[in-house]
Amino acid sequence: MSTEFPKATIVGYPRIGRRRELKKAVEAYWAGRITAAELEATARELRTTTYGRLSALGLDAGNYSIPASFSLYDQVLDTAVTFGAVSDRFKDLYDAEGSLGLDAYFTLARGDKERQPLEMTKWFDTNYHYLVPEIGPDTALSLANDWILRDVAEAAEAGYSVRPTLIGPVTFLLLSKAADEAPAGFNPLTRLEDILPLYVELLGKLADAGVKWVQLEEPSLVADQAIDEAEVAAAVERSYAVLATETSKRPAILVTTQYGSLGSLLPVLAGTEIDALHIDAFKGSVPTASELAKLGNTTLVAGVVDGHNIWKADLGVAAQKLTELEATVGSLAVSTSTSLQHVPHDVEDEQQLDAQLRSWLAFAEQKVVEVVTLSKLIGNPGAIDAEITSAAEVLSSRAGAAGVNRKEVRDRAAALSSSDFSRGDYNARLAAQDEALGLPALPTTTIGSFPQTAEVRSARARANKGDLTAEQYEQLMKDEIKRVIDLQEDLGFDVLVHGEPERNDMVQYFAENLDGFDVTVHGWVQSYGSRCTRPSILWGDVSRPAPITVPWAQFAQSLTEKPVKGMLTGPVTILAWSFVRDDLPLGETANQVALALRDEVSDLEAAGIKVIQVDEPALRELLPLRKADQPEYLVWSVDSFKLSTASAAPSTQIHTHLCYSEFGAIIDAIDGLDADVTSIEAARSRMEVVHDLESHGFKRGVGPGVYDIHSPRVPGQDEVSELLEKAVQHVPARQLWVNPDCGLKTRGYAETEESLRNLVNATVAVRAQLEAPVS
Ligand SMILES: Nc1nc2c(c(=O)[nH]1)N[C@@H](CNc1ccc(C(=O)N[C@@H](CCC(=O)N[C@@H](CCC(=O)N[C@@H](CCC(=O)O)C(=O)O)C(=O)O)C(=O)O)cc1)CN2
Ligand code: MET
Ligand SMILES: [Zn+2]
Repeated sequence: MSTEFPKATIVGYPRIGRRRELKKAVEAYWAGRITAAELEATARELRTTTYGRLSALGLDAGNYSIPASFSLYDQVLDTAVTFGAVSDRFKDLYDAEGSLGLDAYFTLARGDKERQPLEMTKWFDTNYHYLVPEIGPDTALSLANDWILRDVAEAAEAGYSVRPTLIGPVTFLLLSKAADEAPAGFNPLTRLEDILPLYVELLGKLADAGVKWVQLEEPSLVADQAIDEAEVAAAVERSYAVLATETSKRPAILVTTQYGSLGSLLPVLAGTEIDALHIDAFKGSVPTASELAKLGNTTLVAGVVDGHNIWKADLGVAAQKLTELEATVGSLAVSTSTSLQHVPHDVEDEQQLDAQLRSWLAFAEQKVVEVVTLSKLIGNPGAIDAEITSAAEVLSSRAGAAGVNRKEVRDRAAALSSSDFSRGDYNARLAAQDEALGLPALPTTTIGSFPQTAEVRSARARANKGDLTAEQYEQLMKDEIKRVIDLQEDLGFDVLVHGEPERNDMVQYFAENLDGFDVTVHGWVQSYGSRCTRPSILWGDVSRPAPITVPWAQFAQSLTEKPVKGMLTGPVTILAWSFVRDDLPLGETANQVALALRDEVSDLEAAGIKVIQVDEPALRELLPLRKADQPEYLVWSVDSFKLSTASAAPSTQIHTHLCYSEFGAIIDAIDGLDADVTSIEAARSRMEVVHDLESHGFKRGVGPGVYDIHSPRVPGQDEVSELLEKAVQHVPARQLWVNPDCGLKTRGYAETEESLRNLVNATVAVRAQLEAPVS
């Protein structure tokens, strides 16, 4: 293939829309408020607006610089429906023409009355979540959805030559899981020979449609896998031998490898006949000449602009990397390290931010400009000297700014000793807590949030606008807390929560109340499907100016005799779900946050709170993708959690909560958190996690979730009982807690009440079985 790759590109762009137009449209469609045609029209409008914007920012609209990276829900799901990769339980979703259409697509994502949706899990080391395709040995693969062709045609009509994107075959199969109908131990990668012909067929169709470049994403190649690396290398060689060498009618192929370094797979990919290879040259290392030796005519697309954080690029460092690479490779282009889906649209939308802070930031639009600027350097050394100088000035303004380095915060962290991280003997704590709390067997609780109703959100929106006084807002939140406490009393829960109505988001809320952070107004980033967050900006040294959660917790506790859990977000999660400073080791920032939380724990105890939950759902998220880097991370992350909780009295029960599966890999670390009770997601994977707990010999309290809260589906009492009975077989009943998978904030009250009633009733039934004499 001789089509030249453009000098500047990006891996992908936010899809949700500058004002979350996509979120609003899909949610309206699900609620029956708009038609499929109206949804399609909004989506089309978003796609073409994006192409127009990217071309205005300097990406070449006529030359495949612009990726067609849109998705209605998730890019992995898009690839799954493209190839008809759906397991037996979804087979009926095919229409008469053998296609998977819009409603089939959303059923896979959200489930329906009879069945659970696809499992959702984290996307590499980000706060994005993808749907896990289910593949069995006999899953009939076919081209079952042609949205990719439609998008290309639609763009061409609007005057844009865009580059369609798909998950590449190796990553697609590595991200998939074995379907229910598959025999034990089945590995989806064994279906490689069956899926490659479909990629070939689709490449042919794209070529027929006049497409000159296609993007195949292979980020799994930067992460260590459970299977042997030689096996992955063989799959890569085979795939790209078929797609690049043996396929005559095809567009030129760009393979992207975002989120880290390819390591030993770099020469493998470089040795194939793909036309362009993207590497993450921001987080990953800059490859050496010998690693790139086999590249030949393949263009190296250097992802030197960070796609995952929001600091303005150090153009000098990026330029240096490009200069090194230019000396080594025949053909070079500039890109972001990852898709820009992880950052908000535009810094200019945040005029309320302090001007100095704003001057340090680059969101998606600014990053596109950085890429375009850096691409001018190729073949023209010195072309961007002025830009490099002003980028350096930005960095030095950050380094010297007030609040970035605060002596009292640094001194407190420096004075810590090992005793500050330890709570002492677990068994002694257990006895003290049993006495203090007097809970029944299989205690029931929830994870913290209750449905965030339209009323609650609108009250917050009105308070922010000044249409409600602080007192009026507080009263509305208290009314909601009372309703949540009464509901839990009525349902018969043992350990209650206040429901978190006062929190817009479990991280943003703390960021708003701690020094060292700022928050955005329009900085929405997709987390999964239609759900978004506004990651906070952690730019300075962190401290707590005043107690944060104490008055709410105290109020909730005053309404009931049952224990109410104090509810905090842990240091690792606060970091993971914020845009973190890049000028201090993460572990040090984590300890600053931990110390602020530690003071909050003490204040909650002093206010009479006996159970305190410190959520760490993102503990797994920041786990480095390479095994060699994991031990160091696990030390500082676990330490920061312990620092935040270790001052608690032995009789205070510390809970933690984690979601999003794959616990096996970090179960030692979860144990190392030394929380008295840990709740984890388990329902969507039907209690698979109890095997990990059993083989590990987990000794502390644990609540594997029995209710999948990520779908509107109500679990029946029998279903909950079955999950509980399974749990009891693998984990001593003495240790077990009963709870949903995660917080209920995304659910409605009707389904929540019914589900929680089933949960409590199932628990009562299983308790009775436990107590019944063995006959
Ligand atoms: N940060 C973070 N990451 C996380 C999670 C999480 O909870 N937080 N959970 C996991 C799953 N991810 C999730 C991410 C988002 C949401 C979620 O519910 N997001 C909400 C927004 C939450 C929020 O910030 N709400 C604000 C703003 C709400 C809003 O949209 N207000 C309207 C106005 C409303 C009105 O006038 O009535 C507006 O701004 O347009 C508030 O309550 O104050 C959504 O997308 O709908 C859930 C799970 C993993 N990662
Ligand atoms: C994503 S983990 C959520 C934990 C939080 N306490 C909640 O219930 O919403
Ligand atoms: Zn959770």
